[in-house]
Amino acid sequence: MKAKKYDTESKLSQDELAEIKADMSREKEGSFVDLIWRYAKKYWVRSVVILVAITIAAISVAITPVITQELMKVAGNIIDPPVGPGQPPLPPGDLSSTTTGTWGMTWKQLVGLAIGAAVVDAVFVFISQYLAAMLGKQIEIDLRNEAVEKLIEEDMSYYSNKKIGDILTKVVSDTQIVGDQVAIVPVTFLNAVMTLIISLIMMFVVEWRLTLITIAVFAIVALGMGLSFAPLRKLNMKLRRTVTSLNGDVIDRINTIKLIKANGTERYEEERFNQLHKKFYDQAYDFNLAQALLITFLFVGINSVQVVVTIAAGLIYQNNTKELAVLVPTFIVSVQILIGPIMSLVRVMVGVLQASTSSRRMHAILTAPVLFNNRYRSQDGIDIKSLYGNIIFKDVEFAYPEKPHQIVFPKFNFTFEQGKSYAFVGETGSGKSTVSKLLLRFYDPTRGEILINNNINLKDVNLSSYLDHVGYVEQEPAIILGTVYDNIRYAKRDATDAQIIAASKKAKLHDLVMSWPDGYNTILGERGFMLSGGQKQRLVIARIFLKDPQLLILDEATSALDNIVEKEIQEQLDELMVGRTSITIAHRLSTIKNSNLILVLAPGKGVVEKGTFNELKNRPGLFQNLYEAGKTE
Ligand SMILES: Nc1ncnc2c1ncn2[C@@H]1O[C@H](COP(=O)(O)OP(=O)(O)OP(=O)(O)O)[C@@H](O)[C@H]1O
Repeated sequence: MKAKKYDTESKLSQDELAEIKADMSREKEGSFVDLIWRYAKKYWVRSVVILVAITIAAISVAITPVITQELMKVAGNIIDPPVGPGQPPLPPGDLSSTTTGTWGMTWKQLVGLAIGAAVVDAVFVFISQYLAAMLGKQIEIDLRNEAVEKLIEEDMSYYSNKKIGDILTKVVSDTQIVGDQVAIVPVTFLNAVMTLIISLIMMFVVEWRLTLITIAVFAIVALGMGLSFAPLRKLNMKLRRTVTSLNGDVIDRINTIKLIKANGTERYEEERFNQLHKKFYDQAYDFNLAQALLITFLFVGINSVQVVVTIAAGLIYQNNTKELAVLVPTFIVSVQILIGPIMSLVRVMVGVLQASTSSRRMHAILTAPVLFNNRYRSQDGIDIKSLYGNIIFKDVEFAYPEKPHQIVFPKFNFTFEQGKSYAFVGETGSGKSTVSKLLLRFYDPTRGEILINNNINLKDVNLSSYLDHVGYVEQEPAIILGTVYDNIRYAKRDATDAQIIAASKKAKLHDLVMSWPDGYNTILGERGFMLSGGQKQRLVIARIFLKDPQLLILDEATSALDNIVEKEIQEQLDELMVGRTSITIAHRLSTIKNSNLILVLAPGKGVVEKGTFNELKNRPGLFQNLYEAGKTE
């Protein structure tokens, strides 16, 4: 009942079900085994060394029962020395140092051999574990780098329907799970399988009937493990989704902390979060219960082998007690050696359960389709050394890929002449900001083309080289975690401190920065908490002065500021605009009085009026309505 109150549980379950179904249907894609194979090929030298180390370690473990059997034979010969027919009894005395078994080795030599095998095992286990752990970390780093690269290259529409927390969980936590398991699973699996095979071969040599009985019991256990894999994986997937959703929720709430503080909803959030955790607890309960039941079944199954083997040996060798006395201990040692690898296989199964969910989620990120080629890397993109000539919108039509049926701009032809100032106005949702998104190539036109330098299609340029000449000021300026220097330098990575200070002076930011104890080395918060709206805007303007772009896009740059600050900032923006092509997206008409041309947009209709401020103000129409409404504000 409580879940309904917070409207989280029912909705999340629906989403989860859909996602789990999608995950199950992509079962073959991006599986953990594919991932291991991909990286084993990439790091093949290390992989081969690990494989060899595992093999040697497995052989040295598996020969232990054979050595034990030989030791038992030698012990038997010491206690009851064999005497050939018609030979005199052996003279009295200690025979233990000279008596040998089938291999011609004394018990001391055999003990030495067993110790040697244990040492070799220890050395090669260490080598394989160490190398595999380091390889796991390397793969984790590779995966994370690949994911971040991919996420940065993704087009904007990728982010419109995703929670940042989800992405973060995948990039940080799923890569870590994959990295950890990639180090553990193959090594443990190979080690266990090799030990199993070699031990079984040795056991066959010792007593094939008892070995077959042992295999039969283990086969039943393995069948149980195999059958439980799919349901366990499903439970694990649910659990991961809930963890992701929880992370997403925390990040979302931290991001909107001001909203919580302003509404006094701290208790509500606490309760809501408890409720979300209850769901997590329930799912963790289901998963852990299933896992504990499975492990109990395995323990019982594996331990029953010793009893079964002892009874079977008693029945087979009821008439040969000496052979029985040698065989049973040897076999129990063998069975005990087998228990280790089998328990390891259980751990492998749990590891694969977790890693297969995570690797598929990573695969989904790494293979997500990118809508367009931004030519950041490719050499074929046209390098833009300078922006010259006009910017032409030729038959541009646009609908967001997320909402392909909602046309924001019907066919639109327009030429932005070099060095002139333009402004877009219109009611909310008319598509003003969309113009800037097209010019920044966040999106490509659905139809038509945007031409720069007179006739170069924006799609064909190396985007990075084009953006070097574009300055963008938005309503909510982006401040990165770092010093004032770092923040301003973001616009021009090779700028000197002196250039940054000069730009800061032009933006009237310098005096403020110098009033702080650490000056330009002051760390600005992740989201610029230390700065007021006007100060943030000045910092962005300093960036633009530093960048000295040829095209300036001002997207409601001053609409969040009060009139006095707006006037000051506007003066700096006006100074910036001199000699550059500028496109201003404005709510307040006072900021665009001096524009060479104003374009008025209407929702779904595109440009409906054009003219200078004075022309439009005096002409009946949308602009005049906006102007009149503005006067009465
Ligand atoms: N990422 C997106 N995916 C789908 N539709 C979008 C997206 N961004 C904006 N839209 C839609 O496109 C239309 C134009 O949006 P845009 O932000 O360009 O309007 P605007 O004129 O700048 O509005 P405002 O003055 O309120 O900022 C709106 O109907 C909006 O809902």
